[in-house]
Amino acid sequence: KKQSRWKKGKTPPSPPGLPLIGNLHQLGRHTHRSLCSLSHQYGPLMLLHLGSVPVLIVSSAEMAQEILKTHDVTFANRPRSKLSQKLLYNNRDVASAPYGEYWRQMKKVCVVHLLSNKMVKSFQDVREDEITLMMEKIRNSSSLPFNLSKILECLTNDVICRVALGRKYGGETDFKKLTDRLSELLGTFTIGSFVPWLSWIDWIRGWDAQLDKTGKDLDEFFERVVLDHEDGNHQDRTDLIDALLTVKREKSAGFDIDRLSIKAITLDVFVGGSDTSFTLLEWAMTELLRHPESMERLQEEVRTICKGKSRVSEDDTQEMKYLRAVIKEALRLHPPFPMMAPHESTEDVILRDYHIPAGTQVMMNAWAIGREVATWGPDAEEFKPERHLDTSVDFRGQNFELIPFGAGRRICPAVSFAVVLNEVVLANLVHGFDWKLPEESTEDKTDVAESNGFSVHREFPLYAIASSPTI
Ligand code: HEM
Repeated sequence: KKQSRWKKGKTPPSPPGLPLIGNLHQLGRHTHRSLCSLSHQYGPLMLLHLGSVPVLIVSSAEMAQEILKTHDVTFANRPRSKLSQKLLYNNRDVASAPYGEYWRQMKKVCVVHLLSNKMVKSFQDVREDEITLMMEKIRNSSSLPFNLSKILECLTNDVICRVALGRKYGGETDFKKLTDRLSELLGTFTIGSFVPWLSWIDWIRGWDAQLDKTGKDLDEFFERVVLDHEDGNHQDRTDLIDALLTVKREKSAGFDIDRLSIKAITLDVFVGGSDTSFTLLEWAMTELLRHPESMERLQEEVRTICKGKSRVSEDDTQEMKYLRAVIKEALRLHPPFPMMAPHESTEDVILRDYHIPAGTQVMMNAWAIGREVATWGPDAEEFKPERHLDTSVDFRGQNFELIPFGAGRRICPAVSFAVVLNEVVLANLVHGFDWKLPEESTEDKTDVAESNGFSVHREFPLYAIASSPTI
């Protein structure tokens, strides 16, 4: 029945596949890279068969605009998966909720009550505290090589915990291990998602059991945190759970937001929030260390604007054009979610003469789009923040050549939240220290190995040496 839906018209080009698994074997370890290579041969709109699931792969800014702007409503749905059903309270969160009234209301809660500019500003002291702690840890490294990735991961995790839950849940609890388990599950390839009759393989591998256990542990944890908030057993400041409980009590969202929705939305903040910011900072520092001329230029800007100050404030960063360009360039070359999040169409549509039936999954390759020679020029693969200085191209969903946060209805609701944090952390790192790679560093000068999984960070932690500035 599914196949016949595709027979109504012309279909996009497809690489030849194998019986049963279709094109699954062509995905490779780094899906975004394999799909980018295939798109050079088959074009910016390809149809792949991942097992029995037809998936449309988008690899150009022009096609992304068709999907996320011209046909935004048609492609605003999310495909259902066992994982989101079991871990995200049967899709009651925002990120995996099907397009419709429930999603609209929950997204509004996010945008208006949780991640508004006012809320982002209200967490300024949390960011400042955690940056102070981070700088202290780096100072204690006494100009010896240290694991910068770990420090950045700890910082973003602590900020997200304090913002969302009101306190830190770091080494002293099992919560960090729990969120690590969650990230691992999100990045696990499961055969049953693509070849349903082979689902038993996932079951034998213990994946289903892990899903059940992680879902149960997360629920128990969030239940305790929500109860603590209801009992008033936490700090005075308003965190995201407080804000959600207020929305529930005052019915200010215009609908009844229940306890499961509160827990689901909080889980989204962890899935969307901690890994992504850590990944972006890790890549930005990696590129700056590999490009000393960019590091120097950034240091000069930050140190000139903050002359005589011991640290960089969020107000100071407003004037830092090169800092903004460095963040954009890091997001262009290393979008934390290179394949974004899958979309799904809800009705038949014609895209470039091709007939795309309702229910088609779409994956957008933000990584490939950020490296398109047609838009970024022959030096598209190179880290050059300067390219952003004289253009208005931004990542807030208006320019389809730069979509690390997505675009259209499903765009990330936390762009401001993420940008404020990343800018002020990076500015402080380069203001407070001079940086270099350890002598014995085996860092590959041409390319840096990437992890696999849903969010793509460095495969190996970044070790660096920080010393007090010489000027
Ligand atoms: C550098 C940081 C971040 C990046 C690069 C990023 C990227 C993305 C991307 C690519 C999407 C999918 C867009 C689409 O489907 O078209 C998304 C969705 C989402 N993000 Fe983020 N994100 C970041 C930080 C955050 C943070 C800090 C939060 C929460 C505090 C967050 C919450 C969400 C949510 C709830 C969605 C789902 C939106 C929807 O489906 O309507 N993200 N993000």
